Amino acid sequence: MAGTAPFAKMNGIGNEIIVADMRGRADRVTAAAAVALNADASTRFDQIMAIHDARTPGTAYFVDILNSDGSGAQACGNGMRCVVQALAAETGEKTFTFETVAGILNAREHADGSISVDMGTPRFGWRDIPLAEEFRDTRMIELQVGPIDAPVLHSPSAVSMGNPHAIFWVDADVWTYELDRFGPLLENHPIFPERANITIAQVTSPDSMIIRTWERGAGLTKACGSASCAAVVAAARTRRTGRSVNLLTPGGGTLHVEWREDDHVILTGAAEWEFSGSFDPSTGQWARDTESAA
Ligand SMILES: N[C@H](CCC[C@H](N)C(=O)O)C(=O)O
Repeated sequence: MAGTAPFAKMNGIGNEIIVADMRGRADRVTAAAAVALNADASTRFDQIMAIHDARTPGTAYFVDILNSDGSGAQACGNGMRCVVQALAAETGEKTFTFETVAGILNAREHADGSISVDMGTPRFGWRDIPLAEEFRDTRMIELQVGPIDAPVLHSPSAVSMGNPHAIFWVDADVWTYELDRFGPLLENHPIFPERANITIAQVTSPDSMIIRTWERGAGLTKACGSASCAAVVAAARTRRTGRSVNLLTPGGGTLHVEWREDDHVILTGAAEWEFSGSFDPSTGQWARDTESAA
């Protein structure tokens, strides 16, 4: 054991995030530590964002992402905003270049405190998402839940934002769907060999939508940044919206997504610090900093 590491419990408009400072050390946050931290009500989280020393010239940090079930994730937009806020407060810098398993990613803190993350470019190929079988057109794939002749949810769009997403379009209030029941079935459906993040989206105007997400490896969350990006890209691709959209998320917060003409997807929103502490990255045992707010 290499000693405890500092962490900050934060949230990205309700997406529960632990930012772990793993700089200067060679070990990683283990799946067991993630599961233990998530089992404690005070540190329950959706993702851990572990900041490591840079591995690649031109990047400032490597960020490792873990879901609350201990599995890895390639992308977490809300978590990246928390990382940016924590590092901006520490360093005074406003712009950052990170490396994640999904590639290089730029982010910026604005004067009003909001943070934009360049989530990179979406991918639509069935092998890239990935899907288990060929779909020539992933704007609408064959998948449904509920009675075969009257499906409750069907024909989602599929997108990779580095991580796999399926977006089900609905006309009714997103809260009328039992996403807690359908989410696990869809997340683990054989069509998604690496599982998937499952979103239901109601488009309310050409520049607004309401979404709920069942996250792969984390379940229902108050917001999901990469799902917001996936939903906007899929909506624009199917002519449901334009390329600049505000999303109302389940926690009541709003995110903005712009799918730029250069194909990059920019996610903008707030991040909030809650308390700080230190933890053992191998076991998840932790203690709150005494000067930290409750
Ligand atoms: N909450 C995250 C998404 C985590 C994705 C993760 N659940 C996975 O792909 O396994 C976000 O803001 O983008």
